Amino acid sequence: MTPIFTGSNISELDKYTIKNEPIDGTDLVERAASTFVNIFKRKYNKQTKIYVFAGSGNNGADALAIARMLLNDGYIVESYLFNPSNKLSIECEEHKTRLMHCPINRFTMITSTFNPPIIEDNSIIIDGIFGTGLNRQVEGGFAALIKFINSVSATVIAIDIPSGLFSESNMNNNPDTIVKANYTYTFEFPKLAFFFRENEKFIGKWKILPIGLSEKGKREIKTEYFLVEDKDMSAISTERSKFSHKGTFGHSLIIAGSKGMMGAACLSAKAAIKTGLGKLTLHVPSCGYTIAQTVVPEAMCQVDTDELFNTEINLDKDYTTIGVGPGLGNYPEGARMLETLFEKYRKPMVIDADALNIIANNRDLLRKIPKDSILTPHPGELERLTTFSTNSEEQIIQAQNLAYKYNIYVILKGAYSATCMPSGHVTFNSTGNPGMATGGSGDVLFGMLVGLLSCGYNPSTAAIMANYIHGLAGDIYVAKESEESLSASDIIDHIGLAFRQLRD
Ligand SMILES: NC(=O)C1=CN([C@@H]2O[C@H](COP(=O)(O)OP(=O)(O)OC[C@H]3O[C@@H](n4cnc5c(N)ncnc54)[C@H](OP(=O)(O)O)[C@@H]3O)[C@@H](O)[C@H]2O)[C@@H](O)CC1
Ligand SMILES: Nc1ncnc2c1ncn2[C@@H]1O[C@H](COP(=O)(O)OP(=O)(O)O)[C@@H](O)[C@H]1O
Ligand SMILES: [K+]
Repeated sequence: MTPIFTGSNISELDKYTIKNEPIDGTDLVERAASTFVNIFKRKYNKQTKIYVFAGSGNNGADALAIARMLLNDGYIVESYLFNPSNKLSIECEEHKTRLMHCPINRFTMITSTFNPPIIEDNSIIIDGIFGTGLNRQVEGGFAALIKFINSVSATVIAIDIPSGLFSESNMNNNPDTIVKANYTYTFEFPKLAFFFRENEKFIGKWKILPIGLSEKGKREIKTEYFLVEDKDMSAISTERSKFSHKGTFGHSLIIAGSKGMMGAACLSAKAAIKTGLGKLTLHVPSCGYTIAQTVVPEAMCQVDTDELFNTEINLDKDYTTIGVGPGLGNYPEGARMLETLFEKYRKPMVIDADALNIIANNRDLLRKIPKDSILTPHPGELERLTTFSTNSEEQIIQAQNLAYKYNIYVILKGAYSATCMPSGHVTFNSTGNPGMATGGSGDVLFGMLVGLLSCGYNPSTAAIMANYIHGLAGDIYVAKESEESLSASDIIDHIGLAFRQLRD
């Protein structure tokens, strides 16, 4: 998994690389800049007018090196170095000198007043004012510069991170003093701030540019945060033995549905079956019997004595795992049913949707959840389980605390669903698309988690894989059709291709 390091981790790794590899700081900047320029040249032609804004640290050094390389390649580049305190990093000083040696360098160093150029709408701004070395909020002349950049209509490309955005905590930021980039080309690792929805307007679309920082250094520096990518899947997904039989992949129970919400039960059951489980029993209120038997003929049906809601726990078998929640509704007997379930069944289970709301109204139940169970709240459900927060960074901390305190896995669902583990680690999922913001897609994820636990994956692997395959199924569908037309059933229909893509 790709580690997500903090700003201070990155500067540690920078120093480690320079100390332990045959490369100095100036050449590391050269390498970073040329990686950026290679990508840039593929996208923009030489007629594009480019404005480079550089600061006094190594983000500025990158910017000046990029300006020089683009000039040498025949682009029209105007560069501004902002140096109000007359102090440049060694690398920035060196790359300033190299740029000034270009025959037509169009370079200006600003130490006090800045008269902004007129920037045409179809030009490009390269933002290299501050990177991971930002150490305080931006004020004064730099704030005015950032406001100027944000006021023009040109395309803005941030080097490493938009200037003014901290690599991690941004809770007290002034949004007016952060560059709003269209694209961010970030070196070696994504920054934690990229995974917070509030920051999308600053970061735009982002891409990782590998610059060969020390692999040994990366292993030695500890982080709690990781990004899950394609390459991680082959290591954790296992092949089925030739001699498998349906018992090999478990017999699991899903307790879901109520009058008017049988769709949630059916979607989750279908997703569990498509994810490889051996046998499934679906427990539904009696009004749902015909629906369940018709829509999901592969599942056995256990019928509650209540017509409208699920009120009973019937452990007639030693189920491999149990999933509870989709479409349960909110009803008085719900809490009692969950309490009985948690008392009678002590293996890891999957808890979603209305089961989470019932727990939120009866918080004593949290302590009773079997160890290593997986909870799948979206931000609204998390808020009910914890406290109100609209800040996504704070929400991740809340999910982490919940996971740690109750020894459970908490998947905070969203664009980069975050799996918070009892150990404190958090993995962000990289697949999926905005088409998945549609009713029922959470029920599909829930079913996939039941399916993978049933197949014998441990909860940590099941959580990582279910999110990845769920998003990948959505992406495969969108590659053929469109985000707008994606429905939860389309995700189910593409689980098969997603598994195949993992193995290709
Ligand atoms: N390891 C890697 O991945 C590699 C990283 N590389 C690049 O290095 C970048 C990090 O460089 P960096 O550490 O020199 O810091 P950077 O972001 O340029 O800023 C520091 C300067 O800003 C100043 N300053 C800070 N906050 C301020 C404020 N609010 N308002 C005003 N001033 C403020 C601070 O001044 P001071 O605090 O001393 O007053 C200092 O002068 C990284 O993002 C990437 O682009 C690549 O080149 C190669 C490999
Ligand atoms: N913009 C997005 N990008 C990627 N995945 C998304 C996006 N929006 C939603 N999803 C995924 O879709 C699912 C939605 O779950 P949930 O909010 O519980 O929906 P529902 O309650 O309608 O079933 C989650 O797995 C989430 O990660
Ligand atoms: K920047």
